[in-house]
Amino acid sequence: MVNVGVLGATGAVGQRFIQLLSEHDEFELTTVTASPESAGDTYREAAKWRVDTPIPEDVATLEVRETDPDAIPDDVDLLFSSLPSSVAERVEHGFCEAGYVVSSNSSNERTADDVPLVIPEVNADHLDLIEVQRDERGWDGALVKNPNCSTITMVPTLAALDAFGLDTVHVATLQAVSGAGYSGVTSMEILDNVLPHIGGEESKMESESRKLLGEFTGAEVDWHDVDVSASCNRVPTLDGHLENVWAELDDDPTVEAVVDAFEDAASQDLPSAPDPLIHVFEEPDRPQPRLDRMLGGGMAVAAGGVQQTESGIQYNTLAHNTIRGAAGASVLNGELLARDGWL
Ligand SMILES: NC(=O)C1=CN([C@@H]2O[C@H](COP(=O)(O)OP(=O)(O)OC[C@H]3O[C@@H](n4cnc5c(N)ncnc54)[C@H](OP(=O)(O)O)[C@@H]3O)[C@@H](O)[C@H]2O)C=CC1
Ligand SMILES: N[C@@H](CC(=O)OP(=O)(O)O)C(=O)O
Repeated sequence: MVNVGVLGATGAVGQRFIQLLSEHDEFELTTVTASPESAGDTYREAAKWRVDTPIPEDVATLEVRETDPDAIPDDVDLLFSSLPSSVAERVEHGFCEAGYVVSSNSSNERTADDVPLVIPEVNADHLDLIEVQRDERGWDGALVKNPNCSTITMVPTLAALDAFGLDTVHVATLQAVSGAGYSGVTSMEILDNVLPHIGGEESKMESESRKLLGEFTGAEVDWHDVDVSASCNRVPTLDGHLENVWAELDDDPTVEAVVDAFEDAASQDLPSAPDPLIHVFEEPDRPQPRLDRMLGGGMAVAAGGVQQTESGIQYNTLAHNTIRGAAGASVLNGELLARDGWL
């Protein structure tokens, strides 16, 4: 077993980490941290538990520690981070300097040159950037990121489409309220409404996608030159980001060829990796957030409505934003780090 901890364990994403890790066959959750206000409390006292399964009893009684490298037991091999990015950018380096490997969901440094930004089924080889990072920063530990939830939802399908020469992508998102955190949007703002702006989300989708689809040369990642334009919208669903994608390709594949490419997208031999990675619906009114977000335990990507347009291919894609889009993505990266000997 690998001993693991969660930084920011009491938050919305932190609670998903607890839920996923408490049932994990290879990771033993021994350590939870949060803000100075929560440190010293038991996890049950500090966390306002909002996940739809009971709080795991062995975690409920853990003492919440300060988010400080000195507070982490020496036998912890891997830390997951779900801190607010403003906090993460101040503290994550300290953990890496102290020798901890951090699999982080926070958005700071996702596009930094020497930070691997990884979806294991798409670009597992980018993890080797850790060697460059360790050389440059002198760390014994490492910092690895997973992408933004809207980006993760779309990129597995784009990686499959790249076989046909990915040139230009337009995407419009319909994002669930859980993406903004528990207190992110009020019910008076979102009920009977759609918010046509999510700060910073569009540029994250546009840049992170290009890094993920890029090629690792051994020294750096050459970003893919696909042109991505995103329009991001908050809608009154609880979980599950649905996205409408239009892709212009160098080739002119049939709908059947695109569906085959989606269905053939390679899975990974990791405990949390879904197989198939992409579930394709023939029904034109699927995927839907309420019906389809838990495919593959919340780790699969769903696609549907694949059709040809004058300039390429149009389809819809969906993933669970706090599982595949956040905590589950970091756990999957942790499994890859363990399998590939980085811990
Ligand atoms: N919600 C989502 O769907 C997604 C969120 N993310 C990202 O994940 C991260 C966490 O988001 P979310 O879980 O919603 O955030 P929350 O605000 O719900 O949780 C934040 C966590 O960080 C802790 N924390 C806050 N301030 C400090 C501090 N100064 N020092 C140490 N710990 C601190 C909190 O502890 P305490 O309880 O003591 O305050 C809590 O555990 C963010 O970077 C977010 O952008 C990414 C993808 C999706
Ligand atoms: N912005 C995303 C959630 C999020 O926190 O993203 P990021 O991990 O890039 O900060 C949403 O609203 O659904």
